[in-house]
Formats: sequence, C-alpha cells, structure tokens
Amino acid sequence: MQNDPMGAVDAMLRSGRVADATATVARLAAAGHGGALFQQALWQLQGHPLPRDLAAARLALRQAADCGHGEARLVEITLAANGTGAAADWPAAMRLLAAANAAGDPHARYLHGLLSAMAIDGDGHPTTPLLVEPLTDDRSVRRVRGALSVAECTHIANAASDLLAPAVVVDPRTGRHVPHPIRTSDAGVLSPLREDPVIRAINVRIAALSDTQVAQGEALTVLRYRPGQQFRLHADVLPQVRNQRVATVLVYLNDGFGGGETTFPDHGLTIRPKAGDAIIFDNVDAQGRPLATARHAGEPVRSGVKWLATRWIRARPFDVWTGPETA
Ligand SMILES: O=C(O)CCC(=O)C(=O)O
Ligand SMILES: [Fe+2]
Repeated sequence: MQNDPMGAVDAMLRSGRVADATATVARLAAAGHGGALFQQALWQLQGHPLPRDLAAARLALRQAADCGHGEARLVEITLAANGTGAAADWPAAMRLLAAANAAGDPHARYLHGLLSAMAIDGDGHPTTPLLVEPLTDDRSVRRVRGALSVAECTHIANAASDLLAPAVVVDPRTGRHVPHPIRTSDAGVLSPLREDPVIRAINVRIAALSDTQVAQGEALTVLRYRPGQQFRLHADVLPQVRNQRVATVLVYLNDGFGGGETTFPDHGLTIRPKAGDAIIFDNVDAQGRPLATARHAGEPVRSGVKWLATRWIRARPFDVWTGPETA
C-alpha cells in the first residue's frame, strides 16, 4: 500500500470513504505525485467527487504530464485541441502531440499518423473544399461523398466502443429505465475528454460542411445498430429549447450491412449508407421554425452491423458539459 498510494485511494472509494479519498489525492497532488494529479484532473473534469473546475483540471494535467504521466499528456493534448479549460489552441496541441510522439508514445504516433493524412491547415481547418450535393429540390438534405476516410471512420467507432449503451428513457409512472420507444440502437457520446485531435479535426470538418461553427455542435454521438435495431421515424428538433437543433450531420462509419437505409419519407428519399459519406440536413426553415419535412428514420438493419456518427447542431454555441436537456 505504501508503494501504491493510488491503490489506497481506490480502496477508499470502493468502501465509500470519498472524503478520505479526495483528501489523500489532494495531499499527494500537492506533493507532485503524477497519478494523483491526473486523478484530481479527471475528477475536476467530471465534476464529481470534486466540483467541476476545467481550468484547474488543465493545470493539474500539465503538472502530471511534467511528471511523465503518459495518459495525462494525451488528455492534455485532447483538451488543448478542443478548448476545454482554456481557449482552443491547435498549434499548441500539435506541439504537445509531436513531443509525445518523439518520446515514443504509441497512441500519439497513431494520432499523428491520422492527422498527417488530413488536408488541414495550421489551425486544424480543412484546406480542400468538399463537394456538397443536394439530394432534394429544396436543398434541405445534402450529401458529401467521402467526407471521412475509412481510417477516420474506424477511429470514431473505436473511440466510442467502450461507451456504447442501450438507448433508454425514464418511465414517468415507475421512474424505471425502459427501452427507448423510437431508437433501439446502442449509443456512445464522445465528450470533450474523448474528443482527441483527430475527432476534433473531424468535428471542425463537419462544421465546415454544414456551414456552422464547431462550437454549435453537440458532442459527436456514435450509434451502433445490430440486426432488427432501428431509429423509427422522428424529427431531431427538441421540444421547448431555446437553442434549437437547426441541422444534423450523419456520417456512415461502415457499409456492407443489409437494411439500415436513412429515409426522408416526405421527400420520397432513401439513402443507402456508404462508409465515409456525410448527410447534412436542415431541421428548421430560414425563420428557425421546425421543418416538418425533415422527419427521417434509420430503417431496421437486416444483417450485419451498422455504425453511424451523428452531430446535432444548435442555433448557437452549445456547452457540451451542461448536456442537451438544459440548453
Ligand atoms: O441511422 C440513421 O440513418 C438515422 C440516424 C438519426 O436519425 C439521428 O442520428 O438523428
Ligand atoms: Fe435523427
């Protein structure tokens, strides 16, 4: 136990001694223990058991990284790129990534490889315009073929794979979780902690494709549909929110499965998923009123597994930490 003070902290948490655990971590962090600094940063990012303090988390990560804590270094790179706890600083994130790569970190090397294959400038913005093809006469549904590479699609699916959970809603009568009536797929949300520079650059690309700012996007959500699973006919607009979902970008992460088409019945439109293709559609009209014709469905998957990433885009910048319901 003496050699592994963080093991003792785990034991305290398991036995419900939360105050002891936070006090021990605070003491170790003040003494410059990398693992404790990293733990403190994670708690400050999650907002429990410590209050959320994104700027303090960044400081703790910096100190942990200086102690040679490899995971802290990777999280610091992620947050520097996506602007958590400080303004987004792509060049700084790239310098930190290059240093981690030079120090032999295999994950940094992998991320660096994916980023090197992207056509992006020194701020992580796409340099080559992608062709946006209208799929409806009113141009409210559009497609960009090959918006993402196969390697990028695989990276997104892998980044969410340990987060995937069945869709549930709370039954107002019993208070129990019951299966979601509309969507039966599993989902995982790539919060800023998971929005590494590769995913950040993809979110910036999605913003460019949809002519929006990256800050308007909700966290990228990955959906996985197994045979029989579907997203029944629905609209993406939310009831009673001030900051409405004005547009949606879907990216198909794979293909080769049976079924799983995206349909817009009011447009008579059926889209066959192809890995890397992005579908962009408006959920509201020019006055900001919900567009009835934006109703759409993910048809049941008949065979194989369908993977998709969704970015719901708000009218104004959206704080991903406060969650979709409170915005
Ligand atoms: O799976 C699909 O094709 C549709 C997904 C969808 O409607 C959504 O993510 O909002
Ligand atoms: Fe949808």
